[in-house]
Amino acid sequence: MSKPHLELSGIGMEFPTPDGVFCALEKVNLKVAKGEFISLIGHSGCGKSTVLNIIAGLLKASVGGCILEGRQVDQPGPERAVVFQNHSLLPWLSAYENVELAVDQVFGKKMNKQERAEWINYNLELVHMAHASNKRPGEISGGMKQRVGIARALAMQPQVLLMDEPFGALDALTRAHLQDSLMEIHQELGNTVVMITHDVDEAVLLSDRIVMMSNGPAATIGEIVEVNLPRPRERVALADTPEYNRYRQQVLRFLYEKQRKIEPLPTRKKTANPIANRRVGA
Ligand SMILES: Nc1ncnc2c1ncn2[C@@H]1O[C@H](COP(=O)(O)OP(=O)(O)OP(=O)(O)O)[C@@H](O)[C@H]1O
Repeated sequence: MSKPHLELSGIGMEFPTPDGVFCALEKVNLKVAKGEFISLIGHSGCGKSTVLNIIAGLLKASVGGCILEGRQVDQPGPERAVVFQNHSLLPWLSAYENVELAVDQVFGKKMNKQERAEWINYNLELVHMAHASNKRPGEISGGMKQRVGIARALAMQPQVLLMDEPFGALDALTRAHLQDSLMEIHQELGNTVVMITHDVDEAVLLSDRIVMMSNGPAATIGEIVEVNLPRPRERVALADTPEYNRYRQQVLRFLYEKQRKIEPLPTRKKTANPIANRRVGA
């Protein structure tokens, strides 16, 4: 890779806790090219959100740091827009107004009224939400809210789109629709994307590279899978191909063999079923 667009170098993260210092991340190194789609995957608690928050400038690494286009990241900024699992839209504003708020913050007086309206509508159109632009969050579905959240992030014209399990709270069908929309947008705009996911199929379908993290404490990047599937990608056609399944297997093997994590459950007291011989309500 020539000069990386985004670079994480030697990142370590320690958190003070009542029991002493907790080392969440150690020696996290990653170079991301412009326009690349990266997925971060790993078991719960391994440090994915910590990595994303450091890139977003919401957390400062204890050691090392993040460089975007040659500049050290030290605070949040519109060039690194974040989409969270929960839409975080303002409930009293319409979809249009939610996007408008971000546009005003980023572009202020640089756009006149008409340019602003065109830009907001363009971004709502990108996520297939132009038809509901006057609806408030309470009047639209979870998937639609997430679409507006993505439009709001894109409207900031970010260099990097950071997504923390953006589709995690959605049902499987809605999730598939949003994944397709995200692929379409990525193809059209060529943004660099760093997305956290727990879904192996989502990672293979969307990514250029899947960055797999080891379990913590002191989590780091364990392995990286380069997904060389041609684009545009079509989920149904791909699902049957040996290449797709090979990538899937590689990720599954890392997660469930190499980084196997078994959470010990507290011992359960065996109690007799109190209504075993009784018809409830009889
Ligand atoms: N502010 C904090 N103080 C102390 N420990 C923290 C803090 N933030 C995160 N941690 C710890 O750092 C580790 C990594 O957390 P992080 O939220 O980044 O994991 P994750 O991989 O995103 O988890 P999940 O997949 O469940 O969202 C966890 O053990 C977590 O408990």
